[in-house]
Amino acid sequence: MEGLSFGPLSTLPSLVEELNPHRIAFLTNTTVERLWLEKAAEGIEEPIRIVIPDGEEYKSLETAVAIWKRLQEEGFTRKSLLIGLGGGVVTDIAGFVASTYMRGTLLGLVPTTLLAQVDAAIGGKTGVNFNGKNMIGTFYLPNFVLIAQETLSTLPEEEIRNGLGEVAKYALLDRNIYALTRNFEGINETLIKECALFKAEVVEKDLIEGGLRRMLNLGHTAGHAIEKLSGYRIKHGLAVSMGLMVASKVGEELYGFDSGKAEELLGRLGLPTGHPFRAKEILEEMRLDKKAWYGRITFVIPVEIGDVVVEEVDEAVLKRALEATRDDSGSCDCQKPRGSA
Ligand SMILES: NC(=O)c1ccc[n+]([C@@H]2O[C@H](COP(=O)([O-])OP(=O)(O)OC[C@H]3O[C@@H](n4cnc5c(N)ncnc54)[C@H](O)[C@@H]3O)[C@@H](O)[C@H]2O)c1
Ligand SMILES: O=C(O)C(=O)C[C@@H](O)[C@H](O)[C@H](O)COP(=O)(O)O
Ligand SMILES: [Zn+2]
Repeated sequence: MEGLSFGPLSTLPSLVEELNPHRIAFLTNTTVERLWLEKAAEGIEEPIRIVIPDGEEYKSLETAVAIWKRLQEEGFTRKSLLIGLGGGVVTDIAGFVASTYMRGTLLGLVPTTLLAQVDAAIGGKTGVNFNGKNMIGTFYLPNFVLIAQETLSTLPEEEIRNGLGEVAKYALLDRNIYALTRNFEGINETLIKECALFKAEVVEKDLIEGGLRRMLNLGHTAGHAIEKLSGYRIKHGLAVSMGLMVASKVGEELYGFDSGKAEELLGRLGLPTGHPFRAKEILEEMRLDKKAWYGRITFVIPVEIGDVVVEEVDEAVLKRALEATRDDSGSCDCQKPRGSA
């Protein structure tokens, strides 16, 4: 993908200069402002600093409105550059705002979570939640994405684990990435690069999700439903992990996929394999999924490691997979409210 680079934060000014922007604004959140904004802004002349509260609940139209207002007050134009510095919440909103403000401004993304470095900042899906995950959004490719791994040095362990949920998705989609996770001892540069490049390659072939790109939604049909049902207390990557297990059970029933392989993979990465909800609740939410183009639930189904199909699935099959993967023991750490120990 054009514009995808791996390097230290100190390379940001040269990426910015190439675009010759009229004005420059950083969009970040309160946490990342404190940890990384000064360093990211070094060598960039008088950037505007827009800081939003931290949390998935702020990935909203209200936040977008506040940012649009601020950009207007600052005299931002179509030749101005918005730089999203943060995790997936910030990069998703930055993309959405940049794509809609004056029908499109320059956009740069500097992802600072594992999840955003391997997934959210790549591929041009932007959006906000609106009675459901990412219900309002656009496809809008950034002018650059800078993956600066130094930013992960301040990332809490639980956020690394969150990012591993998407890494596990790639491992089921791609044999090479699966092989890299075989002796997993922690996240490393190669794994991040391979995941990012895998996604970039898929998106290059199918930006607007007409076909091939739909595979990247593996684990997300149930995952998004679980995330929403939890009131966003279950983090995206962990919800995806639970969704991967549901999809794997569907694959087992329909295609003989060995769901034990998925369970092992998730175990190796320290990810949850069970979800805490009733099948009926999840099914209701899944009917609203974006892939239900004609009103029926469509699923990305693993057939074997490195191979998936995308097709409508009978609700009885889904119900069995959801029941088989339910963990109502209360032991599931994913049920803890945000911020609790
Ligand atoms: N557009 C896409 O293709 C795509 C792909 C995957 C996920 N997403 C979206 O991404 C979002 C999840 O992203 P996320 O997991 O990065 O969540 P997030 O943006 O909420 O970040 C997680 C936490 O890490 C903190 N943080 C960020 N960088 C940090 C750093 N370097 N050091 C310490 N703390 C840091 C944040 O402040 C936040 O508290 C979801 O909304 C999901 O829907 C989008
Ligand atoms: O980029 C994609 O395409 C993906 O599906 C990546 C997912 O990890 C991501 O969570 C995406 O936002 C989900 O897509 P959505 O269209 O269902 O919101
Ligand atoms: Zn995702």
